[in-house]
Amino acid sequence: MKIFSAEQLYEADKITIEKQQITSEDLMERAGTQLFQWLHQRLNGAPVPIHIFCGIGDNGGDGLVVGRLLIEHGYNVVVYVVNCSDKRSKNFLLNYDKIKNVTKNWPILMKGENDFPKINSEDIIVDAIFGIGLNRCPGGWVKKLIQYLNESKAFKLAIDIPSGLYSNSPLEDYEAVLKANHTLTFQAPKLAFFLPETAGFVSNFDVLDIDLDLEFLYNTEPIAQLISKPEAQRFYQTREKFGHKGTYGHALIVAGSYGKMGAAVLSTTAAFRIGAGMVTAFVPKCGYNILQTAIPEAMVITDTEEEFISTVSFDFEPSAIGIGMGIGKNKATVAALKKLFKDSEIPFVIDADALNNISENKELLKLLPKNSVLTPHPGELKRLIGEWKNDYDKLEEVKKFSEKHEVVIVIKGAYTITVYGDKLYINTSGNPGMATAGSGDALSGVITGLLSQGYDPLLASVFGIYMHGCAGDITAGQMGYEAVMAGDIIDNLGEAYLDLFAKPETDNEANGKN
Ligand SMILES: NC(=O)C1=CN([C@@H]2O[C@H](COP(=O)(O)OP(=O)(O)OC[C@H]3O[C@@H](n4cnc5c(N)ncnc54)[C@H](OP(=O)(O)O)[C@@H]3O)[C@@H](O)[C@H]2O)[C@@H](O)CC1
Ligand SMILES: Nc1ncnc2c1ncn2[C@@H]1O[C@H](COP(=O)(O)OP(=O)(O)O)[C@@H](O)[C@H]1O
Ligand SMILES: [K+]
Repeated sequence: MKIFSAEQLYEADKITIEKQQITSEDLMERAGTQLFQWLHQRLNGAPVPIHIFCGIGDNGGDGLVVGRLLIEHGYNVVVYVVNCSDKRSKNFLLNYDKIKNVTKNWPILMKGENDFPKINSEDIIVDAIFGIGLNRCPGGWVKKLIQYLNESKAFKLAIDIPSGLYSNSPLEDYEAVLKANHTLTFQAPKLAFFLPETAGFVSNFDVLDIDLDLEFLYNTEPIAQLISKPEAQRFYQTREKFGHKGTYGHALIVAGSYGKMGAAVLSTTAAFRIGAGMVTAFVPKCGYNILQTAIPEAMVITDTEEEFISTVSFDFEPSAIGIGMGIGKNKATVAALKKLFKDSEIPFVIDADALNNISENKELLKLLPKNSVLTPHPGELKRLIGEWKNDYDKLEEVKKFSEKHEVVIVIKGAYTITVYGDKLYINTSGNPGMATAGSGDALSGVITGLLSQGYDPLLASVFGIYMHGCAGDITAGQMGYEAVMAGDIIDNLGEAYLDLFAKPETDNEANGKN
């Protein structure tokens, strides 16, 4: 699914009106009707008090439409106009007039703190104060209203975007954003929903399809792409009937040091489970028995050193190399990295201490094999590219890094973002149960295993991240978040493959919605 900027959505709005020969009022009615249907399906006529706070722009207009439709269907609705400016949008005014036709209780004009209404915890708040047209931080009593609503225990439903949040630019005031329980967003999710600094305001969301012009949506380059099951299905490369282990490559995992041999076990197992034909683990001598016992399927080559890696040498041509998991920061290991990067032209997955070693020895940057995949978590990323001002600044810096070094960067987190040149791919699978030691080692093994099967570096990354998250979701479903361990995620990679083409159980899943 594509993520568009606010500017692109306004353009889509304009083109839709022209091509479908409708008015902007018609489009707002369509949007408001979708909102109403969503609520009506869930409330089923319940007399719960619904407080709708409308701004004076088109987001407020949406609030007025849904208010009118709810009133027409007998719901218990109070509509407020948050009078933050003397201006009013055309569609706001049209719908302000229309709502007066269906009720004697005209919208209540709010001009300051004295007008804040009493809201009970079982009530529903609909936030239609600001949408994607927010152009400055909410201040004064409007900010206080947002804080007042945040303090309420009532269910908060945001229209299009929680008020106070910009759809695709940095937030200045965290105290002036509505903390929505649910957001109903039009046509496409907004970038702010997925970034660590702002995602907390959008705990859940649904995308309402308002039939914006398909040709525009199809042909317009988005600011980011969401990766869910339908995309992952397209990325999957079928296993050939006459394929043999050589067809699916020979992955090399360079990992482990004394006390961190588990990292090598996890990555090697994950590379197998995702489908690599053969996997060799290169480990310090102390890892030999551990690897041979834990994974009999793997071949093992040992370093000359007992406890750390000092010279990586092997007598075969790997199809991909995953390096860094648990290798530590010994000087000899840094030298080994340098030599390996210099001598190799095959794709690498570079993780954990390999990244930390690069950050501390920047001359290694110049040697990074092109088309490698770097998989930093936020701490490793900070060491690699330095501090960032905000999430958007971070993304711009990572894009520059990716372009300069011709590498794919995977920014791990709740919504892992893959950056390739100026393109962003946001993963939607995964859960907080995956915040457990070794789950990153599993991911490096997964991406290495896909590279070795012939997936290109970008596909191996976005598909691998989706599969890893999906295996994590299946695991959490079996045992709950807290009990998830990295090994369980790896064990469920097979289930994740089966799930990829399983018959959908819900309508949302069938439609590819979140
Ligand atoms: N595009 C689409 O596809 C569709 C869009 N639709 C809907 O339109 C929404 C966008 O509507 P919009 O453009 O009228 O902007 P909106 O968010 O209502 O706010 C702008 C108003 O707020 C004001 N204002 C801004 N910041 C402020 C502040 N800090 N403090 C105080 N005031 C502030 C600003 O005033 P001004 O700057 O002029 O003083 C302006 O009047 C979108 O989110 C969706 O819900 C759907 O109906 C149909 C399809
Ligand atoms: N809250 C979360 N939601 C979804 N995925 C998560 C969450 N927390 C962690 N993960 C995933 O788990 C992995 C953790 O990687 P990392 O921090 O490198 O772990 P480790 O170094 O212990 O192996 C990443 O793939 C990350 O995206
Ligand atoms: K809103």
